Formats: sequence, C-alpha cells, structure tokens
Amino acid sequence: MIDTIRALPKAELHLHIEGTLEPDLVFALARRNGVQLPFADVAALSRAYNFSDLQSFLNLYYDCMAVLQHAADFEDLANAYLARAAADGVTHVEMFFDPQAHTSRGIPLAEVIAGLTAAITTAPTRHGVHVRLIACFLRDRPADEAMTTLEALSDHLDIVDGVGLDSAEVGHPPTKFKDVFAEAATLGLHRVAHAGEEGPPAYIWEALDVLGVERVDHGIRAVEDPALLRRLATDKVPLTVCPLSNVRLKCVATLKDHPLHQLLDAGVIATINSDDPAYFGGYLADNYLALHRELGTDLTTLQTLAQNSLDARFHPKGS
Ligand code: HPA
Ligand SMILES: [Zn+2]
Repeated sequence: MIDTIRALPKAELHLHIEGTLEPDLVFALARRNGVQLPFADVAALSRAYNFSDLQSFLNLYYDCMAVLQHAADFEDLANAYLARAAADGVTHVEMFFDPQAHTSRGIPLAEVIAGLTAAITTAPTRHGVHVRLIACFLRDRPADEAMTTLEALSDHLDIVDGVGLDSAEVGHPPTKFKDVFAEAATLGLHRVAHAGEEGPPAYIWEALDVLGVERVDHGIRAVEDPALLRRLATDKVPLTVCPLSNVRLKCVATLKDHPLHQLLDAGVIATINSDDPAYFGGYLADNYLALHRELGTDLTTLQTLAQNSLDARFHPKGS
C-alpha cells in the first residue's frame, strides 16, 4: 500500500518548514553554529516529543529553532524536507514559514528568505518539486508586529505569495488580524489561517468572513457546526487536514476518532498534510497510510484526497 500511496501525485499545502527539523539535524546545526542545547543527545530530544496539547509542542518547536542561524541552515533544512517529500510523491508544496520566530531571535528576514529561496529555486531540477512560500503570522504576538512583518515581506513578493496564521490558537481569534489580512489582500497575497484545530467553530467562521481566507488549515472542529459544514462545502473552501498532528497534539483521542470521513461525507474538500512531520511521527505518505490502516480510508478515497490537494493549490501549474 505504501508504494501505491507514494505513486499518487500530490501536493502538500500545510507544512511548516521549521517543523521538519529532525533531531539529528538539530544536533548537527547546533554543532555547526556553536549553539548550546538543553538536551544531552538525539535520544533525549526524541523523548521530549511527547505532547499534551498544541502549546506543549510549540514550546519545543520554538526552542529547537535556535539552531537555525544562517541562510545555509534554512537551505539545508528545506532540502532535507524536499528530498523526503519527493520520495513520497509530492510534486508541489505551498510551504509555511514563521518569519517572527526568527526575526524575534535577531535573525534577519532576508537571511531566512535567502536560504529558503536557494532550496526552492533548485527544487524542480533537484527534487522534481515546485515550491511556493506562505508566511505565517504568530497569532499569540501583537497584531501590529504582524503588520510590521507584512511590510518587510512586501520586499519578497517574488517568492512569498501568501500569508497564514499559526501558533497558539485559543484566545487569539482571527479577528485580531483583520487589518493585517486586509492589507495582505491589497498586496495581492493569498490568505489562509489555522482555525478549528483547538479553537471553536466560531474561529473558522471568522477566518472566512473577517479574514477572507481561501483555505482553512486544520478546520476539523467544523464537524461540530452543520451550518459551517454547509458553508465550506457550498463555497468549496478546502481544509488542510493533518491526521497524525491531530493525534499527537490530542485534538482527537486516536486516529479512529478522526472526523475526516464526516467532513468528506458533508461534501467538504479535504486535503491530507503532514504539518510538522519531524515532530508528529510521519511525513505525507505516512499520514495517508495511517488513515488507511487505522481509519479504514479506502484507496479510492485516498486517490480523491490526493486529487483534492492538487485542485486546492494556489499555483496549479506549479509556477
Ligand atoms: O499545527 C500547528 N498549529 C499551530 N501553530 C503551528 N505552528 C506549527 N505547527 C502548528
Ligand atoms: Zn500547522
């Protein structure tokens, strides 16, 4: 089955490049950059991958980023991910990155973008993968900081063509970023937002109605609201669902409890994605395989999910 899954052409539309930082690369980059880590070795770090919720993951996710210092680190990180994605049959990635997680540590935005750009421009020939960037604002930081970040991003619209919203969801509703997303729309940027991962269905409505998002990241709590399911289905707003992430962050108790099939039965366009694969126990094909094994998702449905991911791209021709 894994070979059949890998052979399906697919897009990855919900992937945080910082979430592809594997423990061995954390230690290699720490050595290269002289960064002191609070973990003795790879095994000790791996043992910390036992999360109770989104925040417990975010704490480790931000800590590990300390090793990302120079453009070459971001380039190596992206190349390592793209090699794995290509092996999984990924042909197109709309890749998230978190500018403020780096600028707040004193790493210039230009350094981050230079490294990612180096990997992205060689990706079609090196990995057979087309890549675009979506810059996510950290929703637990002030909205005016997001606006300043957007201004800085406006110098890089050749490679960044969308904005998103991530980090700690509950207590930080989409409306907080109304003005930032309005400005992003004026700049011609695509708009997405994490909503309904831990937060309530009301946050998904806000993402749609206040931020004008074209896709919803996660969105699984839409199953609690029949009117919202009808809205997503009628307006054909894709959800970027991340099954292994939802289990690891305890948004669902087990994969058997995952609402994917309810979403599909309601006519919602769902796609499958790996979110932060280094932290959540699997890359894209692992997510498809886990659905098949544990949720009973049949091959026809897996094919539909893969096709949905291609249809939900912002850049259908891979440009
Ligand atoms: O799944 C996520 N949710 C919110 N913020 C994030 N930042 C990286 N991954 C995530
Ligand atoms: Zn995410």
